[in-house]
Amino acid sequence: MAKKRKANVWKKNTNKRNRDDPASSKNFPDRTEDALKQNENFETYYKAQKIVPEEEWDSLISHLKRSLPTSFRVTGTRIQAEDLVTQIKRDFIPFIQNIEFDGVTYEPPHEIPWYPDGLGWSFEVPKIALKKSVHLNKFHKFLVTESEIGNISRQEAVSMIPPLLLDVKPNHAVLDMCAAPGSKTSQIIEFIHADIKPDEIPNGIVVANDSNYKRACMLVHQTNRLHSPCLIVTNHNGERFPNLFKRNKDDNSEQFFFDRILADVPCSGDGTMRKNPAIWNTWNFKEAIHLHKIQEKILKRAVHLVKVGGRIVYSTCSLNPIENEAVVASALNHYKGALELVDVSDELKNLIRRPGLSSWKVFDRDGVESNTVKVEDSEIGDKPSAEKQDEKNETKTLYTSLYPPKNSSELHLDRCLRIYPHLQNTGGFFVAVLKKTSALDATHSVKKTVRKDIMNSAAESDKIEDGSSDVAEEDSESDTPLATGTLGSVPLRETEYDPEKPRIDPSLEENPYVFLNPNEGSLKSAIDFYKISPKLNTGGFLARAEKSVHRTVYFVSNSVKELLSEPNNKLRMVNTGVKMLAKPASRTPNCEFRLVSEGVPILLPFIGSDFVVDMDFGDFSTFLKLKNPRFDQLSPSLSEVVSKTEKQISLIVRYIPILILINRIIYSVRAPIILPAWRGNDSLSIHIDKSELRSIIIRVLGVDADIGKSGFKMENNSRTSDKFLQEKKENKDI
Ligand SMILES: C[S@@+](CC[C@H](N)C(=O)[O-])C[C@H]1O[C@@H](n2cnc3c(N)ncnc32)[C@H](O)[C@@H]1O
Repeated sequence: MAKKRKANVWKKNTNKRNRDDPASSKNFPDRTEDALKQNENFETYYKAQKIVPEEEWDSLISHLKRSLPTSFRVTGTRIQAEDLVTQIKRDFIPFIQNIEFDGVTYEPPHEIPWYPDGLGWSFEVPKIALKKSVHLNKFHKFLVTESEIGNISRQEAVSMIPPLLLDVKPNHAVLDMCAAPGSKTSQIIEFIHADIKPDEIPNGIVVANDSNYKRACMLVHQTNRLHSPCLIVTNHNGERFPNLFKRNKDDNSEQFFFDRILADVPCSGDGTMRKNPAIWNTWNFKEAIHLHKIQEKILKRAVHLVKVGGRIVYSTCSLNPIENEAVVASALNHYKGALELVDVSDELKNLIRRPGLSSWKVFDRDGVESNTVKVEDSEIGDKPSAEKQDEKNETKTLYTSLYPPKNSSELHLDRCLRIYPHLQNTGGFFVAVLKKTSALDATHSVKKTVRKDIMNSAAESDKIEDGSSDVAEEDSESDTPLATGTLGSVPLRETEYDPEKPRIDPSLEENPYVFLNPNEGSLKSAIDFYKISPKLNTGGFLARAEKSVHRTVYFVSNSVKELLSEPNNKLRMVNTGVKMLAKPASRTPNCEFRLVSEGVPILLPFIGSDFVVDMDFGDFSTFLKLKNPRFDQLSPSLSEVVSKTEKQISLIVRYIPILILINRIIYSVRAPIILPAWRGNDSLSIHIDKSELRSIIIRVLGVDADIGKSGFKMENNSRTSDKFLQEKKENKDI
């Protein structure tokens, strides 16, 4: 039966430049920013979708046109994070109250009410104002320095939600399927390490994946700052992420399932218009139809990879039900009886959210509303409802999975979370939390053979939609290698360690990693020299394999080692391991390897105590100020201790702060500070980069520092720091 065509709601596109209208010309300078933030199609589309009640529409649109508040998370171990929050509240907030700029008064930075433990922050001051006020400028500089060294992570507030709802525990195996650039991966890694004792390495694993190699490299850069031995960065198409295996207790290989999977899929991103105003100009409703299929395949693959009882969080920064509820509904129906939406109304209680939609409209590529296709239950899936050709010979396919299913009320789509900009002054976001309730059976398979009846035509369309002819999600072996590069690879010569055979997929042009035998060669010498206890999993040392000497030695946790050592696992790995040992450019008399700063916190509980130098406040401040003090510039007692150590070796400097209270305010860090140092012939030099040194100086000495080649120039960081330094001089430590 011929379908009745509805009116084309997209006919008028106000964004189209009219050559005869000078106001639309690029050269016409007086268009206000707001005037550029217009897209009639966008408004018509979302009004038709009834995403918010009519009376909220204006508020939604006006928020979308405003710039986005800056938000950030405080990272690190609990005690370190608490120190930094104390510092923000003590040294910055009191001085940046009632900021006025261009006649508008802005609130000072404030905690995000729904982020646990006060670790999420937001502030609305425009960037330009940051430069105008001295105190704001200092706060801005502080944020930049702390972000560089990873103590603070700038992240859009709504983007912090998915990892929180993933409910990650330190023993979980987590897969982040579309992870770059990595802000959510960083959060997940922090959860894996939360509340772990200093001499423990978590059992959990984080596999962070991205199909785009360059973006996977950005992911490496972002996550490297966290120094986690539990992380593996991979480069697979998430739609075909390979099955992984592990050894069972009978030493047989069995499938390895993840406890948690995050599918933060590629999306149209129209929830990020506040941050990316260009979307106002480029937005078009067809993109969602294209993305829907990719999103659906990624989510379905996640269902195959998660364990029974495990959680999947599906998220987008799009407001479009085609990319959101339609994808979730399709997965729920495909895995009927094995997958359900979790009611998270009790989680993140202070987060204002709206329920997911149970009905929405589908528009064909001409912008004509398309009727919901009547399909039998057994047909729910990918079958295209309509196909036709236009003049450009472009296939126009509307999959049944785009439409609200007729059983949508049974699926509890209202359990999905919709976050709109006007609810709490954020970006727009969508999150669905799913649980796998039972093992999958043959009916859940998406292999061509099983679903031939309905997949044939969809498979044809897939070739057109995403350039891939492979729709069998479990057929991961056929995944073709993506572009590769050399990031992080270390030039190596023939190994003297006789490494075990590399287990990594050789199709990846990255140098594969090899595990090093801790009982042989210079690794054994280094382990013996630094008296590293076997309690540290010394089998977890690895290096990049190539015909060269291993100049850098990395370290992974037991769980990562097990996963990487399993011969059936074919991972295209971009990066793993924390740098632990490195060979200095010039030969050293005692040990070939020096300690690397990234690895020092892991090594500290396991290294021989004669390599750890404890400093009191006086010596530690001398050490920070001079960067490489001679022994005679240190206190006599410390000078005596370090003089007795061997020359030309790495040492670890530890400062365990004592509390300094002035008028009941804590003026000291509480987390121990641990730094690598090089013991020269008669001096001790600090081995960290400038940003980290500057951050520590601010935290410990309460002064801002301009770090030059020899020592640093101090600047008062805040009014309190004057008092602080004075009190320190008077030795009021308690
Ligand atoms: C929304 S971004 C992810 C943002 C990231 N989760 C974060 O918080 O920083 C989507 C990512 O998916 C990647 N991507 C696109 N298609 C993919 C696929 N088929 N499989 C895996 N990753 C994909 C993109 O390269 C992009 O980095």
